Amino acid sequence: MTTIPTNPSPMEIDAEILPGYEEILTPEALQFIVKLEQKFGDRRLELLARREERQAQIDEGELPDFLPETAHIRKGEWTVAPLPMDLLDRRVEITGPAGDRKMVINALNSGARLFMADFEDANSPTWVNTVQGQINMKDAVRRNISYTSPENKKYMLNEKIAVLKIRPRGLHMEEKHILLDQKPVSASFVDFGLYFYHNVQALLANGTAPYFYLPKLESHLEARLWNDVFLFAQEELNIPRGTIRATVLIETIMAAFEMDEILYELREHSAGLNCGRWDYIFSYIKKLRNQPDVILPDRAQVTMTVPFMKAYTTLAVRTCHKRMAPCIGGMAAQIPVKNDPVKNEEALAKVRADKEREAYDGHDGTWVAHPGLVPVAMEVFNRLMREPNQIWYKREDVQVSAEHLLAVPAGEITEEGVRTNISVGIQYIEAWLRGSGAVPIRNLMEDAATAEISRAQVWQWIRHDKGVLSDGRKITIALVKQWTSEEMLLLKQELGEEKYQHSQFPLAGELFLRLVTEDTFEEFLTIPGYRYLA
Ligand SMILES: CC(=O)SCCNC(=O)CCNC(=O)[C@H](O)C(C)(C)COP(=O)(O)OP(=O)(O)OC[C@H]1O[C@@H](n2cnc3c(N)ncnc32)[C@H](O)[C@@H]1OP(=O)(O)O
Ligand SMILES: O=CC(=O)O
Ligand SMILES: [Mg+2]
Repeated sequence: MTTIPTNPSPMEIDAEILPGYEEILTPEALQFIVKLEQKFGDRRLELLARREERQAQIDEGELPDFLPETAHIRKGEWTVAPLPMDLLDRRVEITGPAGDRKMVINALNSGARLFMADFEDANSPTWVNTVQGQINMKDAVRRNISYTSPENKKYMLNEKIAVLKIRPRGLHMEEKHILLDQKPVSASFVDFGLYFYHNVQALLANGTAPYFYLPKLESHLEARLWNDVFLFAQEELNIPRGTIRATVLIETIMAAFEMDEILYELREHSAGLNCGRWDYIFSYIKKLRNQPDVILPDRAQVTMTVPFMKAYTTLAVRTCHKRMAPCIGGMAAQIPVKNDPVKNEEALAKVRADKEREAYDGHDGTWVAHPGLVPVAMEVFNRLMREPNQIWYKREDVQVSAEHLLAVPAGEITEEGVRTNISVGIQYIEAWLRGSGAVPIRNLMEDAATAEISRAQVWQWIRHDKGVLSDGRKITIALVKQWTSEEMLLLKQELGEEKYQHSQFPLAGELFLRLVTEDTFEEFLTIPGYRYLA
């Protein structure tokens, strides 16, 4: 344990301080985190408790709806602050884990307009990834980042690079290695605070600013908390109000009912909204898990064109454009397929179709998971979006009600669908426990959000009366246990006995089974998972 002298009480670091970490974990930067924690820590916990209360009300039948008390905001005429120059054109944004130095350089060089360096879904929050992520950000902001691979390949920045944004971890996560009064501090405040503290001046000197993506918000009150954090941070470091800009991910069913309100709370700091489709599907299952009529078919059948997904994304576009804010699309799961040109072309065609749908729907840009997809998305947006954005396209034709947002999609549950969720869920958790937060599995990008869908679906199918396979068999705990053993055996055969024993598969399998068979539904798999993480 290393004690850092901060006021009014010292901070304790319960982890190794590796060479270079002292540049990030300075007493001044940690003092800034102490202030954030002291000023906003209780409010964060109250907001998390509010999520639980709201869940209890939903379980009692009080379904999500637009809030009567904020109708004046939805009806009012207001806009967000004008966008900074380097956020006007966001046609292609690449994302990737902040802790992976090579990927950070590749992403900045990828030709995408923006790069979102991720401390959330794509980043396994090991101590090393968390601090190395901050080192990578500090070096990237100063254009002083390089990397040499084990094969001696050298990486450095091109002349022209993407604009940087970061996504701190969600409000539900704590950073167990940094303790204040013996308690772990908020992971959101750590990721936001360290990045802001170390980089704001350098970013401003480079003609840009601290830009953020805010994940997993469930209400406009959570947006208000973030706005207050921004106001405080700017005041503390003497930075002009409104310098920070944040894009909120609409990736919970609750937030879909408060999009206007979220933009309103953050209007001085807003850079619009983004449709985080994977967490959105997870949230739909999670929040409505105890509703007798709500059940989803196989994950592969929950596409962007099913009515509830179409309703939410088009409402996001309409809401943003009314408020002069951009609405960014989301991530297709396909990634380039190596050594198989036919499969590769199929994957690219799926990404292309997804981006075309987004551009036609009115999105002002999109996300890609891989540098190989930048040209695909760029070509689509260059062809279909001739101006820097399409905020002018108001989408007043879009009429979305609560029923549309909650509509249950049709489809079937198959043995293959259940087995895929089991196998892919376990493979992802195994990689996450080893420190990899984004992994290619079966030629698709998997991250924490997609793994959440896999385990939430199995949990719900076991408990729901309609959790029945298309061939009539009821999905039960016994069946899931049997298929888990069989899928684990296949994984063991693929990997070989020795590698399997040295992997995290036994723990991942156990954790997955616990998540799907226990009556209590874990809010996020990363919370129990984090207890096992180095
Ligand atoms: C639900 C959500 O939140 S979506 C957003 C969060 N998810 C993400 O950010 C996922 C980002 N994507 C990735 O992490 C990766 O693309 C993966 C894990 C899916 C696949 O990675 P890999 O197996 O390394 O892919 P692959 O071998 O094809 O990589 C080829 C090259 O592209 C680079 N690369 C791949 N993806 C990225 C990326 N997102 N950013 C930068 N570089 C990348 C690799 O570093 C590699 O570089 P090299 O040739 O210099 O060695
Ligand atoms: O964060 C993005 C998502 O789809 O989830
Ligand atoms: Mg997400």
